[in-house]
Amino acid sequence: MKEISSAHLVKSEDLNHHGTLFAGRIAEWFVEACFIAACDLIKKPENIVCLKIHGLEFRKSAMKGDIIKIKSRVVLTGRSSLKTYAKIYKNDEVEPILEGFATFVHVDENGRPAPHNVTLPEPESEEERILRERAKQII
Ligand SMILES: CCCCCCCCCCCCCCCC(=O)SCCNC(=O)CCNC(=O)[C@H](O)C(C)(C)COP(=O)(O)OP(=O)(O)OC[C@H]1O[C@@H](n2cnc3c(N)ncnc32)[C@H](O)[C@@H]1OP(=O)(O)O
Repeated sequence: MKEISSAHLVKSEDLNHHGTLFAGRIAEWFVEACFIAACDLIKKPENIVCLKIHGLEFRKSAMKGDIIKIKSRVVLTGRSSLKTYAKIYKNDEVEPILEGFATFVHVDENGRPAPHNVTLPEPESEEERILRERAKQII
């Protein structure tokens, strides 16, 4: 499963009233990274809509000046759906500050679900296998 990497610098306009990274901003970066992973696989961004963001967990905060690094990928495909997963780190830390899944649907020109005709290969690692199993469980 191809992994997409992206990064953001936390700036003043990204902060909340606590002076830490605003949850809405990191959620936006999360959705965007997942969307990019879905588009990279399907190649038709205009036909992909976001259906659901599944249980985002904010484990640690981030501060102004931190570098936020995101790794996203598609972990499960259905007929029209794509389940994506992203992990977000800050600076060089090993433990993620946030992780979660987002589901996208491939639609036709009328906005109705349409087959994307993409099947993922078998998982190549234990991590990929676990992510695929987790993706099957979420609703
Ligand atoms: C929080 C902060 C946000 C910040 C944010 C910032 C944004 C940072 C920028 C990045 C941006 C990127 C994102 C751009 C793209 C839009 O922004 S799209 C705009 C938002 N999304 C929409 O407007 C979509 C509105 N919803 C719909 O139009 C319809 O519900 C849909 C999505 C077309 C689905 O239609 P439907 O008839 O309900 O679909 P249905 O046939 O029942 O199911 C279709 C598939 O979904 C699956 N499915 C149905 N329900 C579920 C479910 N609950 N869970 C999982 N799968 C499900 C089905 O199993 C089926 O899968 P397949 O078997 O075909 O593989």
